[in-house]
Amino acid sequence: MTGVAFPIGRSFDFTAIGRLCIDLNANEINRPMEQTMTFTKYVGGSPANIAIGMSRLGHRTAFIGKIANDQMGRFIRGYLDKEGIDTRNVVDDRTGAVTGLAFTEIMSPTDCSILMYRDNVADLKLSPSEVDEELIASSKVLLVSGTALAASPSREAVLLAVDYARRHGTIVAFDLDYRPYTWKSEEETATYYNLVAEKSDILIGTREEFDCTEKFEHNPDRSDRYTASKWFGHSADIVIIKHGKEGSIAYSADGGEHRARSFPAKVVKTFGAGDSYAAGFLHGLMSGWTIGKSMEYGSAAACIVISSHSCSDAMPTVSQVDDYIEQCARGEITAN
Ligand SMILES: Nc1ncnc2c1ncn2[C@@H]1O[C@H](COP(=O)(O)OP(=O)(O)OP(=O)(O)O)[C@@H](O)[C@H]1O
Ligand SMILES: O=C(O)C[C@@H](O)[C@H](O)C(=O)CO
Repeated sequence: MTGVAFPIGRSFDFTAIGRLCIDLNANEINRPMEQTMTFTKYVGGSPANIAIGMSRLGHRTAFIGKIANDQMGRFIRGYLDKEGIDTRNVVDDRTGAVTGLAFTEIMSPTDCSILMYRDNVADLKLSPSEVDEELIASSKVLLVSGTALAASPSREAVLLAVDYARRHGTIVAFDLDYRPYTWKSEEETATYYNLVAEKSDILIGTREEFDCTEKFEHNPDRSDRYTASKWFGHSADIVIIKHGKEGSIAYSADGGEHRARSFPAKVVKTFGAGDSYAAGFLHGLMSGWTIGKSMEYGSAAACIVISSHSCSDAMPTVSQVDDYIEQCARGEITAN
């Protein structure tokens, strides 16, 4: 048992709220950005990547967000449509806002960074009146990306979406998704992260991301158990703390502790690991699997994405993840 009671009889399995952006991933890898001349364009933004992952894993998926009213916005909408994601609540901006861009620098498989262009971005202009309560009421899960809390009016739109979810018994999954440059201060981040974390059933983040929620607390050893137990006093059923290549640990409200090791991978770049992990994990949980098996599935899905050039385009299908796990069991995949 996972402890998470997904509602039944809903038209959508999964709805994500947050940013829809563009990734420009370096074609010439293993060199600094200064020497990178060409990039390939993909749909990006952590919640977009997770939604694409969930759709590829067979879930009826929708998105709530705002896109620029230009070629980039239309590229994003077209891609989501092609992936079978419902875009009725993806709103066109009318203020001249632009699409967020993420340029990736791939210095080596372990040294990757992202240069973000996020001034006047459309995704942070989603307003509360544009959030469709009916869509949230007809979804089993609402996935919230923490970055959408960084500024108004998107912040209020997300807080309202979470309230709609709770009103209708929709499971709230909160991916902390902390991007420092989008926030004004650590205090601001902690304040809004805590507001959503208190109302979330499933929390997913890295150790560093959970540190952001503990700005006003004393956890000198950065204890994962301490971090998780705090949220069980609110709404949480499961808290997952990711530790990169070292794997991940999940705590459940029933006192359970679950660990997943990472799988071997021929890593091209590390970003996208967390998004594919989230999709694989939620797929497992929604399929009624144990927390441990779901974490394992997320870990394998992550390896497929970090072994590829893109994030969104590389999100795997069920047969791809199954094959990866089998290949690892046969010892056919080794780490680089
Ligand atoms: N180098 C690696 N080799 C194998 N698996 C990995 C590696 N890095 C990450 N993973 C897998 O992906 C999961 C999530 O990775 P991580 O903890 O880096 O999340 P994240 O920081 O959110 O990722 P992102 O880089 O996308 O922001 C890990 O728990 C692990 O299973
Ligand atoms: O999250 C972003 O805005 C950029 C992503 O699309 C990027 O690919 C990444 O960092 C994935 O975690």
